[in-house]
Amino acid sequence: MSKEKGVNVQVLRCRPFSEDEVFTFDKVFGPSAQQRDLYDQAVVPIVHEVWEGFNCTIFAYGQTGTGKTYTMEGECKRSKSGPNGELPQEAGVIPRSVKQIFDTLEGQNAKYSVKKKQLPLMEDGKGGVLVRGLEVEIVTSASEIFTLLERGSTKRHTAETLLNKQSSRSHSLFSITIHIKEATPEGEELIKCGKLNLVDLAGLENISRSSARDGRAREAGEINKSLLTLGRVINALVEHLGHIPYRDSKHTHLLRDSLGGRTKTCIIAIVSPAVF
Ligand SMILES: Nc1ncnc2c1ncn2[C@@H]1O[C@H](COP(=O)(O)OP(=O)(O)OP(=O)(O)O)[C@@H](O)[C@H]1O
Repeated sequence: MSKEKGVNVQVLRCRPFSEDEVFTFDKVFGPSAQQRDLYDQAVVPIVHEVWEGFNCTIFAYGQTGTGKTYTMEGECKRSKSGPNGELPQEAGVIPRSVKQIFDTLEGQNAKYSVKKKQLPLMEDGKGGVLVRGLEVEIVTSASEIFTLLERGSTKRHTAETLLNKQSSRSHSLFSITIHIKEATPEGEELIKCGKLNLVDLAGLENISRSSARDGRAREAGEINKSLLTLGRVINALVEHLGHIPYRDSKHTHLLRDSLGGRTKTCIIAIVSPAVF
């Protein structure tokens, strides 16, 4: 990945929309790809960058029901981890990154503090944004994070759509900050700070095809608008435009934090034939 200023976008798990459109992806994972394949090939290098003190963001983007929450969270809450603390096969990007981070910290016998927060960000249907239960907690083990994660997920607003019985109707941001104390060869103390933002976006929805009505249709419209703005911000960053339209979004702060400056960004675009 480039260490240049600006955004570095990788797109995974995707395919062209029509025969005459061509998209370029860094990696493509087919339907038989396992959670571990995606994690090892696409996410492990990003977590290494966090370790080097970079801010890194991973977005799961795609239509409703295509597998964003499955990719980010997986089914680890329902299946037990193995006897040596290894994660179940179905565990997604979030539990795997938490494990990778704590395994490294424990392996290094390092002095560390980890802050974690999970924020469900909802469109309120009237043009505003609700941030539910904004809190930051200091954690000292992976299992503490898993408990918090479970609490956060149960608070997330879901509704049934035509394509997903339990559709997430809010964006969810899981953010983990690591402060590492290091000593220079001269004996000076150095604090390195890296941050990993893992974002499970609410699903895009074709309202006419999904037959959403009233409040649900308004909510879907707001979600689509919010994702469109995110797309514009990413395009502006990729094309190195002078003006990045962060302010067009109600999530200005979130977008600046997860895309701005020297943040390295990976987009997992998930597309399922079922939505065509
Ligand atoms: N690769 C996969 N293997 C097995 N099951 C999957 C896979 N991807 C998704 N699923 C299942 O498909 C259903 C929908 O997935 P999920 O809830 O992750 O979609 P989503 O993109 O987050 O949808 P929304 O935007 O509506 O929240 C879930 O029951 C999930 O367990």
